[in-house]
Amino acid sequence: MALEFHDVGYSYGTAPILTGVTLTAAAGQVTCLLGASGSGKTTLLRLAAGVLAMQSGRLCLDGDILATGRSSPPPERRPIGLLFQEGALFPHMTVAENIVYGLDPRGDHGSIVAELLEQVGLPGFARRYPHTLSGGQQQRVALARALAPNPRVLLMDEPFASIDMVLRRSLRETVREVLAQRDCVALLVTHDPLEAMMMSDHIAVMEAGRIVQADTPDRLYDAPATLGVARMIGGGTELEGMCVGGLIRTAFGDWSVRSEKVTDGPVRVIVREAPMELRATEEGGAIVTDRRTLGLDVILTLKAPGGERLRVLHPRVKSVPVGDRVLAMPETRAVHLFPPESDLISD
Ligand SMILES: Nc1ncnc2c1ncn2[C@@H]1O[C@H](COP(=O)(O)OP(=O)(O)OP(=O)(O)O)[C@@H](O)[C@H]1O
Repeated sequence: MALEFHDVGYSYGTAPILTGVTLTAAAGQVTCLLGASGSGKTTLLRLAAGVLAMQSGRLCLDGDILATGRSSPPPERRPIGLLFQEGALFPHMTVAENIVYGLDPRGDHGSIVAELLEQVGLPGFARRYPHTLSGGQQQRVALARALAPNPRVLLMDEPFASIDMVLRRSLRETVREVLAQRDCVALLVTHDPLEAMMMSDHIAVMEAGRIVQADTPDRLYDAPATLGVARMIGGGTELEGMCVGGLIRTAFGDWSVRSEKVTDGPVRVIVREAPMELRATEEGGAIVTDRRTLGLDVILTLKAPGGERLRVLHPRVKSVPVGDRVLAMPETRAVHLFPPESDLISD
């Protein structure tokens, strides 16, 4: 089972917001829409929900058409559950009444409520009212409510954003555990790359209304298609370099790297904040100007003669003292190259 977007476009008035969005979100996985504010994530989720009517393209579930530009059923006629930033529970209803709200009122849903409350970590909360619950607990109830009708698709828009950091981690774990027991499509919107990595099996990175790369977290980190994706997933120090016959000349040394993306000439380089060999040198190289302890590792800042800076993760036991002069030799997989026209952000 899968939810598929085919060539979806959307405009608010005359302003195009989504262009040619094609994406498959498979059942049994969490798929994430990740992108900066304004990139169109929520618009795409709203089209899937039916809150916004499709204008162009096709939305299919399990191969069947769910919506097109000509026919776009409202949310209540789609087999979906919704979870938003604020759970928006009905304040005058108990937890149990909130959970069964979308179910057939004639049925006895006691066992469903008990089972869902158990799954979301709130056993015994059925008779409580929303105002007696913390924000995190309310969000757990909202999750149970979204899942009660056993939807084929669960759509989540920044569902952890208003929960404090400590509770967020356990709520994320609960959501993953609950979803692992179901075979539904789960689509999550977030602007937080770490959250996307923690939660998802598959991430679609959005920029300006387009999907620039959709892949597993590992592949996005190891083979980012654009500088924007590399920044979003993993980040690192950005440098200018010169590609000369398989070598990249940088302010920190000449590195041997493989890339089909660039030809000889100037390149943009992103160097992951990863462990790398530091060779002591008497001349040239860079000076270690700062050393911050993270635990078993330290972050060293290297300063090149031209003022460029490179941050390097290094085992504390092998740490190089501030003031030493070194050549930095990153592993090939820690260096990514992009065409020179990619805009450079230096820090
Ligand atoms: N109702 C609306 N009318 C006009 N423009 C809108 C409307 N809703 C959103 N937009 C615009 O559409 C673009 C995409 O918005 P959208 O909310 O989909 O982005 P997003 O990636 O989810 O951003 P955020 O993370 O800030 O929610 C933005 O430029 C936004 O200003």
